[in-house]
Amino acid sequence: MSEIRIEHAKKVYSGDNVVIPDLSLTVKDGSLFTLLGPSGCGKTTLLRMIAGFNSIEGGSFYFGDTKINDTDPSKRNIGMVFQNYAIFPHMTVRDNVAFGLKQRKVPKDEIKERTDKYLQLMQISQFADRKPDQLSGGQQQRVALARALVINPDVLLMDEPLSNLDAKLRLEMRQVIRDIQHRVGITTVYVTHDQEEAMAISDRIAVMNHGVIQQVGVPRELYHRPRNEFVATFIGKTNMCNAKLVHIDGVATLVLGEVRLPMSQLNSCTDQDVRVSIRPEEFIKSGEGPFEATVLDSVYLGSTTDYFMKTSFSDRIQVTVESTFEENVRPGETVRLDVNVAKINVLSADGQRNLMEGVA
Ligand SMILES: Nc1ncnc2c1ncn2[C@@H]1O[C@H](COP(=O)(O)OP(=O)(O)OP(=O)(O)O)[C@@H](O)[C@H]1O
Repeated sequence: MSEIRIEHAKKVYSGDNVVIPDLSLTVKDGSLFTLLGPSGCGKTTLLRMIAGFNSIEGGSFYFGDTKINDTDPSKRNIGMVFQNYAIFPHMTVRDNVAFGLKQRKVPKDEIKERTDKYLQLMQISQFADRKPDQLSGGQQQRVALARALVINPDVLLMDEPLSNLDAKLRLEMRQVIRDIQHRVGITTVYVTHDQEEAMAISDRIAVMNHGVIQQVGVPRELYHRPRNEFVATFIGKTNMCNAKLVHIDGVATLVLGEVRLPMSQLNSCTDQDVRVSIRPEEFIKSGEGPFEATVLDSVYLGSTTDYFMKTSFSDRIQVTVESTFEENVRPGETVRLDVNVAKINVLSADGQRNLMEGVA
């Protein structure tokens, strides 16, 4: 059992710099859990606390039922992969992968068998006798992963493992990591500041800001029902606008500029000022649509085109539509827009709470 449980973790650097005030989370056995957040929010700090490289100023860390706060890092049975590979340059690929097994004084035959298995699993058998400087970045990261997994760790910790790779290799390697994690079924904590990478790779994601978890959920949940404005804007792109929620004939209605959108699912909410989050792809160009919008600019991205438009409720919104062979609207033109009301998120005026939470 290698579920990771963290209860009320606290991290303080140099006396009074509280980086993590009070953080709790559970990583389910065999799942890939990502810590996602902007630079400096405390992701690496938390990962190092799990690994035992950082002191813990408060709270409890468990692997299964075992409290590990005071367990030496070398006794936590952890595999680690960092962004800078951290493989030994003077050793061959095979010796790098076998390193942890030799240290643990595993019998020679078994070292060969287990090393071969992971060289094969990571598809690097053909490089076994090469030194790391004869490998590409992606291949080096495969070696690092094989070396981390060959010791049969209870937990795998990965800190921005793809950030040194070029864009194409990053996409390839995130699939490799996902596949291998599934196959080996190892409980994994993955750190990244790249929201797209987090969405592609994770079973569950914790979005962090200033050492505080803003929301934990499956990728789809975070995208469609962000808990607050920070999550709505950090995950994917969105248009944030001010609006009012009022009841008209008993039906909760969103007043967005001059347009009124009935939202009966919010009937139980009081009348109030609100913040509204609408993803760019939830606007639909439609002659019948209630919103009038003036095109300011457009960016062609191949399969989709981003339009920037001025409306009565915002000076600049982004609208993403499927590209057509010929550009169908140009800057200066006026169009009508509809919106997919079911996908709108209505937040409290301070952006701290999603009024739609619990609404299907
Ligand atoms: N050893 C240290 N001593 C003092 N402060 C530190 C130390 N390590 C990190 N910090 C501070 O703690 C905060 C969190 O840092 P951390 O590296 O955990 O963030 P992060 O979310 O992993 O960021 P990044 O994505 O840039 O790596 C930052 O403000 C950082 O300056």
